[in-house]
Amino acid sequence: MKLHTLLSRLQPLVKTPTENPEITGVEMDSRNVKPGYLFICIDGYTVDGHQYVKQAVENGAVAILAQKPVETNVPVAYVKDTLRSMAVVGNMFYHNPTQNLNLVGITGTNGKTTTSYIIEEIVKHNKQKTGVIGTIGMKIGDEVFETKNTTPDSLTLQSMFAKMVDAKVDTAVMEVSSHALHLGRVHGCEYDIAVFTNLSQDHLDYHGSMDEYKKAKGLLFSQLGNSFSSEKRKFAILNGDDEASKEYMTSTQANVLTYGLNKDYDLFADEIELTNSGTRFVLHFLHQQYVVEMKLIGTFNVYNVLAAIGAGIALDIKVETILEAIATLEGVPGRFQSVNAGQDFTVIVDYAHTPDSLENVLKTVKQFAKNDVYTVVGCGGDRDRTKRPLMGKIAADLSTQAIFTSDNPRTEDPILILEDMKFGLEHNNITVIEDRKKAITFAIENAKKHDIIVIAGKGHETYQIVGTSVSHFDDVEEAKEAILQRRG
Ligand SMILES: CC(=O)N[C@H]1[C@@H](OP(=O)(O)OP(=O)(O)OC[C@H]2O[C@@H](n3ccc(=O)[nH]c3=O)[C@H](O)[C@@H]2O)O[C@H](CO)[C@@H](O)[C@@H]1O[C@H](C)C(=O)N[C@@H](C)C(=O)N[C@H](CCC(=O)O)C(=O)O
Ligand SMILES: Nc1ncnc2c1ncn2[C@@H]1O[C@H](COP(=O)(O)OP(=O)(O)OP(=O)(O)O)[C@@H](O)[C@H]1O
Ligand SMILES: N[C@H](CCC[C@H](N)C(=O)O)C(=O)O
Ligand SMILES: [Mg+2]
Repeated sequence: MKLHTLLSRLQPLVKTPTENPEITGVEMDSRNVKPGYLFICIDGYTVDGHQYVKQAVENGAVAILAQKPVETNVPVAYVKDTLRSMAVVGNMFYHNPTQNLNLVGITGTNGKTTTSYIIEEIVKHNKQKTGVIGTIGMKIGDEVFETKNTTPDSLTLQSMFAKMVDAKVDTAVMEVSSHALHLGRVHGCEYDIAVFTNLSQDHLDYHGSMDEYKKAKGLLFSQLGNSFSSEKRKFAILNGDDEASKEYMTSTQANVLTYGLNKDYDLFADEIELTNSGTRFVLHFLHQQYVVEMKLIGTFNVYNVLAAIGAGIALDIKVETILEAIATLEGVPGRFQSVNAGQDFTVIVDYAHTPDSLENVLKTVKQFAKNDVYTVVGCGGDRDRTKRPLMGKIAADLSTQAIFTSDNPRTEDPILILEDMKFGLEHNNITVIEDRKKAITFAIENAKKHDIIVIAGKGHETYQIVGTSVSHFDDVEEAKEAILQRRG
C-alpha cells in the first residue's frame, strides 16, 4: 500500500511528505522493523519510541509517523497523537478486517476470559470457526499465538483480525480491557456484540477512581453501533444485577439483552444447585424454561454462562445448541482448576486477583467445604495498591488459615506488598511466607483429609515477575510437586 493511501484518514499536523513509497508493513517496535516498513513512534510509559528512529531506518523503515520532531532522511508524517493514529493506520493497512467477522467484545472486571471460552465453545458447537483474543493468548481455530496483554495494541489486533479473515474465521471473541478502551487500542474494531460481566474494584492505579474506570468500560457500549459500514444488528448484553449496566444501557444505540438472577431480565437463572461435578440451574428466556447443566462451579459462573448464552442468542445460535456446548465445556485453564495427584484433600488453582473474585471463589468453596480451608494468596506489584488490604481481609475472613505470599511483585519490594495486605488486620490465622513455592508447600504439607487448599491470583500463568526478570513458575506444577513430595 502506498504511504499516502495509508495515511489518508489521518489529520496531518504539517503537510504530508511528497514522497510516496510503497509500504510493506507497519511497526511500533524498531526491533521488528523490516525493509519497506512504516515505523510509528510511540511515546510510551517506559521509553519514548521517537528515540528509535535511527534503528528503525537501519532496519529498513522507509517512512516515519511521529508526534515530535525527529531527524532522519526518510519521509516523516507528523500527527498530534501517534498512539491513536496507529489504530487508524493499522485498520487501513489490514483493510478493516473486523467488518468481515462477527466480533464479540467482552468487558468487565472479572469473568472476561471465562465468558470468552464459553462463547468460543458455543460457536464451535455451532460448527463455525472461531478466533479468540485475551489473557491466556490468541487463537485461530486451534492454533495458538502468545500475547503480552489481555487486549493487545491496535497493530497486533488488526493484524490478528486480518489473519482470522484469511483463515475464514466466522466469529472472533475478545476480551476488551479498560486500559485498551482508554488507550484507543480497539479503535476501528467493529463490534457486533458487546458483553458486560461486572464492575468491582481493580486498576485504580491506572484509572484513578471507580468512576473513571466505569467510564472507560462504558466506551465499549457507547461506541457500539456507531459504524456505518455494517448492516448487522448490534447487541449489548448487560448484567442487570450490576449497577453500572443502567448507565451503559442508556449510552448504547444497540439492542439490549439483560441477564442475571431477577425475573425482570431477558435471560434469568433460578433454582441454582451446586453439584459434586458442577452447577445446574433453570434458565428462563422468552417464557420458556431450560435446565442448564455445566461443569463450571459457582454462582459467579452462572453469570458468565448467562452472558455467553446472551451472546449465542445474538449470534442467532439455537438455545438447544448453546446448552449442549455449555454442558460439554470442561473448564477454563487456571480458573477453579482442580489439581489431582492422588491426594485425599482438594487443591484448587484460581486466577482470583481482585477482592470481588477472591470473595466469590472462597464463598463458593465454603459451600462444599467439609473441613479446613487454606488460602494461599498474594497481590501483584506495580498494580492497584488499595485492593491489597481488601484481599487480605477477605482471605483471612473466609479461610481457616490464610497464607500470604508473593504474586508477581514486579518492581516493588515483596515485603511491602505483604505489609499492605496485612494492613489493619487483627486476625490470628495469617501466616506470611514470601516465597510462593514455600507457601504452596506449607499449605500442602499441613493439609488433612478433606481440607481444601485454594491457590489464588496466578491461575494459568507460567511465570513469576520479580523486579524486571521473568522466571518459570506454575501454581499447578508446584502443587503437584509438593503433593508428590509429601507422599515421599
Ligand atoms: C501501561 C501500559 O499499558 N503499557 C503498555 C504500553 O507499554 P509502554 O507504553 O510502556 O511502552 P514502552 O516500553 O514505553 O515503549 C514505547 C515504544 O517504544 C518502542 N520501542 C521500545 C524499545 C525499542 O528498542 N524500540 C522501540 O521501538 C516500543 O515498541 C513502543 O512502541 O504498550 C505496550 C505495547 O502495546 C504494552 O505491552 C504495555 O502494557 C504493559 C506490559 C502492561 O502491563 N499493561 C497493563 C497495565 C495492561 O494494559 N493491562 C490490561 C488489562 C489487564 C486486565 O485486567 O485484563 C491489558 O489489556 O493487558
Ligand atoms: N462473573 C464473575 N464474577 C466474579 N468473579 C469471577 C467471575 N468470573 C470469574 N471470576 C473470578 O475471577 C477470576 C478471573 O476470571 P477471568 O479470568 O474469567 O476474569 P477476567 O475478567 O478475564 O480477568 P482479567 O482482568 O485478569 O483478564 C476467576 O479465577 C474467578 O476467581
Ligand atoms: N490483568 C491483570 C492480571 C493480574 C494477575 C496477577 N497475577 C498480577 O500479576 O497482578 C493485571 O495485569 O493487572
Ligand atoms: Mg482475562
